[in-house]
Amino acid sequence: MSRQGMAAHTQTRIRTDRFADSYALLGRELGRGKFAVVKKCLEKATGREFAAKFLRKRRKGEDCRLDIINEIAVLELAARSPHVVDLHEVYETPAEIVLVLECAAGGEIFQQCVAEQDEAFTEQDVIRLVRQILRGVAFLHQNNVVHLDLKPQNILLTSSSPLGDIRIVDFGLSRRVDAVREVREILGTPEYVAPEVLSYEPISTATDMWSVGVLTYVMLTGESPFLGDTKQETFLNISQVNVQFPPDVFQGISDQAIDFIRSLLVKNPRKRAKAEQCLQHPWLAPGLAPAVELVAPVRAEPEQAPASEGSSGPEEDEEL
Ligand SMILES: Cc1cnc(Nc2ccc(CC#N)cc2)nc1Nc1cc(C2CC2)[nH]n1
Repeated sequence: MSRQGMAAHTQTRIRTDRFADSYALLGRELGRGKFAVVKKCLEKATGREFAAKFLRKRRKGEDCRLDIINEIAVLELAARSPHVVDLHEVYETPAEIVLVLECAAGGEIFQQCVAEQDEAFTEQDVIRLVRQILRGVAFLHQNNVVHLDLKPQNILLTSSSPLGDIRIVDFGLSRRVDAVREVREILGTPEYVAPEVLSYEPISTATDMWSVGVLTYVMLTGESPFLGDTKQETFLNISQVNVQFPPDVFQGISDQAIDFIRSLLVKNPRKRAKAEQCLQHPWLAPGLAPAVELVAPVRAEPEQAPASEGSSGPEEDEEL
């Protein structure tokens, strides 16, 4: 996968006037990686809140400006999907590029994946959110882009209570799929990375689908299916597709949900379900009887009518 396959230019005007002249930082740090930090900010002219992602151009002595231009190009391409975070403006200084992005106030779904039972997602919540994730991923794949770092930390919510809609973020590792080349370095976050990445085989849209399977497992149970005591153990679990569905962990979760996850945690990328096929799976297909007796109070709002497509609406945590 070549980043060079992405546009080496962007449509977005890259501003060189001072970010601080137009935005006030609100102090609250939203996320941090090795080469980036994300802070909440306020657009002075409108009073609107945004998330400013400060990206260092030089990393390990290398000029990584093109990688950042790649991230901008993907965000521009994905502006038509309501399930991908919106890019508002871009600033550049000698050392950094600043992406001013839509602020998803509900934060990472990761927080609710690991929350106590009463705060955790119900199966109906997960069905609604996974449908939206799949619509966003399907849009990217239809446009020949793979994300390559899909995980609960990179799926945000517009609101956590009441439960809002998802926004896919962080295209720092994204690639075009039509410039296929073996991945030379292991990308993504260990727990969510697909077997073909570990064996340095070509990556494809199927690589993201594996991550969607892991993500769904975590959203339903709060447990990470391949996590071992060491990174090596995790990688071995993944390459052996060593996944279990213990009855106690999956108590109250439908067989259809398990069947959905099994259709994605398949070693052979060619045999893995594609995003469009997933949306037709009985677990997600609308109009079918609810996958489970509604024993848990359903907190989810009725399915939000998806905005028309025309509107914009590796190392753990290092990829910001
Ligand atoms: C309330 C909030 C809480 N936590 C995070 N975490 C987070 C997760 C991934 C990345 C990695 C990235 N990119 C950055 C922050 N983002 C939030 N809102 C955002 C964050 C954003 C844009 C994506 C930055 N909009 N609204």
